[in-house]
Amino acid sequence: MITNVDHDVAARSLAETARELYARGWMEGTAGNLSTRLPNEAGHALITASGRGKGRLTAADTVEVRIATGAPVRPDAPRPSAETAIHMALLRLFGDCGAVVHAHPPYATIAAAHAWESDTEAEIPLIRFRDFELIKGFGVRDPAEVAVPVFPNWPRVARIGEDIETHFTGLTPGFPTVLLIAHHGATAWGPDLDSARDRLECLEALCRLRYLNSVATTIQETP
Ligand SMILES: CSC[C@@H](O)[C@@H](O)C(=O)COP(=O)(O)O
Ligand SMILES: [Zn+2]
Repeated sequence: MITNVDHDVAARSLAETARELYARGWMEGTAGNLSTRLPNEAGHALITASGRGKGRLTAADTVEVRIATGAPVRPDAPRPSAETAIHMALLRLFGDCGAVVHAHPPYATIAAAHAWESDTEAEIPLIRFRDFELIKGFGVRDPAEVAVPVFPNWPRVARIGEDIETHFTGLTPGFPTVLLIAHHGATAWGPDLDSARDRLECLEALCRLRYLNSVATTIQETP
């Protein structure tokens, strides 16, 4: 049985991380959502409530939900994030996933939009990152090259969750625990909230480097 202390610590960590990412300009307005598995309450997670300003989030703006369904545990709880289905898909897929962070960081969002618009063949386009030292921040086995999937931003969020479950089911481990959603944002997960946040930072930094690299290449090639 979970103690209130565990629950409260988790709620405060979610709120603190949301305020931090808001301050970076990655959760503007009500954008972004975070969740964490409640290890002492099997099958439950804590997720941010929907539509709350992330710059002023408090522990009270969180909801305990069932990982199997995304439904709130208590009937009088606030509405969980509109993107609960995505968080629950990741928590169900990966037993070692302890936390999920979703934000709208600008370079990752624009990279995802561009990949989606330019690769009209692939159902789930991949953005490949090579060479940059930052790839090691994903903690992958082979940091020479990683591929990050870009999912379509379906209006029915549950469908994004379904796509994620289909894509990752049976995939050989070793991939970076990050994904992009076209014209929308980025999501990262890890054993705990700090590692999920760190991986999101690495993804945004890699997308920024990729963008700057393309600008530098264009300048170099301009006669
Ligand atoms: C500012 S609108 C952004 C939302 O549509 C959504 O993408 C988002 O990230 C936040 O949704 P929320 O339901 O508050 O968790
Ligand atoms: Zn979002």
